Amino acid sequence: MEIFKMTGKVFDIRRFSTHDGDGIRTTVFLKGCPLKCVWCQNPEGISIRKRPIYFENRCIHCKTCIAKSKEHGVTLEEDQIHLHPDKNEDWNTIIEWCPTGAIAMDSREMTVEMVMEEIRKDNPFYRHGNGGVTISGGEPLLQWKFTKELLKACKKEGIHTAIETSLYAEQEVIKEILPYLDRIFADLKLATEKDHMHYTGVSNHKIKENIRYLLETSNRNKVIIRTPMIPGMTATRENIKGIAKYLNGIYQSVSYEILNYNPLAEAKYHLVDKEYCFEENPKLYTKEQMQEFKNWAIEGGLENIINEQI
Ligand SMILES: C[S@@+](CC[C@H](N)C(=O)[O-])C[C@H]1O[C@@H](n2cnc3c(N)ncnc32)[C@H](O)[C@@H]1O
Ligand code: SF4
Ligand code: SF4
Repeated sequence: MEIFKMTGKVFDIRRFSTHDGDGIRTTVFLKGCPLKCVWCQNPEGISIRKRPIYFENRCIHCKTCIAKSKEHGVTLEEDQIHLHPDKNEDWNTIIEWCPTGAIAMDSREMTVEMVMEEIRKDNPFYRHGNGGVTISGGEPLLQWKFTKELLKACKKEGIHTAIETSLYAEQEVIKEILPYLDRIFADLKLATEKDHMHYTGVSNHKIKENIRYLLETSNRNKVIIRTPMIPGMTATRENIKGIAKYLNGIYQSVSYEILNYNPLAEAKYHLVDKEYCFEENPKLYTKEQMQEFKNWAIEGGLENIINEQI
């Protein structure tokens, strides 16, 4: 009973997802991440703090929020609404008064049971092609106790489970959740510690060690290692070959996936008042460019390069 009262910070639950694992899936996005990848496609998931966000496309400029703001949490500058989430406002009142939902909280506290209720709505679809639940984020291993209980609840109901993780966690945490996972999508974004520090804000030492642990145990067949192709940052021959060499040194037949750059990431940065890493947003890579990246991984010694699950 206590377990079902445990709450987690959830910033999205996406139904009918076809690219977060096998079959049709429900993806649960948990808030908070110890990394700060400059290209992150879910920047609203990085901070663990619950905060209000502003959706300009929903705003009808009625200025009700300005009238209700008592602590300068909402201001009007050159006829544009600006949110200052750090101000000690009565955000609930402002959100209630906004007629179009243009101001909303970026996440909510949910119990395991509340999330399970959402998940069960997709039960009929899970039966096809190994569908199920994927936990993503943010970093699902940050709120790992919640992740564990959620995975446990899914397994109890016979639902296929997957996780998308940076593996930036203590090995003990990984051991705790492994028994409840059918599939692990783990990133190795950058081969060198220097680049990893530069682009994500943390060392890759722990991540590499966790990858080694996973690939040296009987869990290795559940694991798919992925690298997102970020132009000029991760999508270089040196980086891909470096990653391939590291993985090859542990388990040559590891499943390795190269993810195409997601240009839609840029559109979310104004929501969180952050600068995106590119002044000019690059385009998706072509099939030929993606093939070239795969060839570099093969040059680095890998033999099992799988197609992106899109
Ligand atoms: C948003 S992350 C969340 C899970 C976990 N924190 C991680 O990084 O694996 C899910 C996946 O999206 C990928 N990703 C993040 N930003 C991206 C971008 N701009 N283009 C392509 N893939 C991206 C990550 O590399 C990861 O494989
Ligand atoms: S109350 Fe909502 S719709 Fe009206 S100006 Fe503010 S954000 Fe826009
Ligand atoms: S580890 Fe994942 S969620 Fe965290 S910043 Fe990087 S891509 Fe985003």
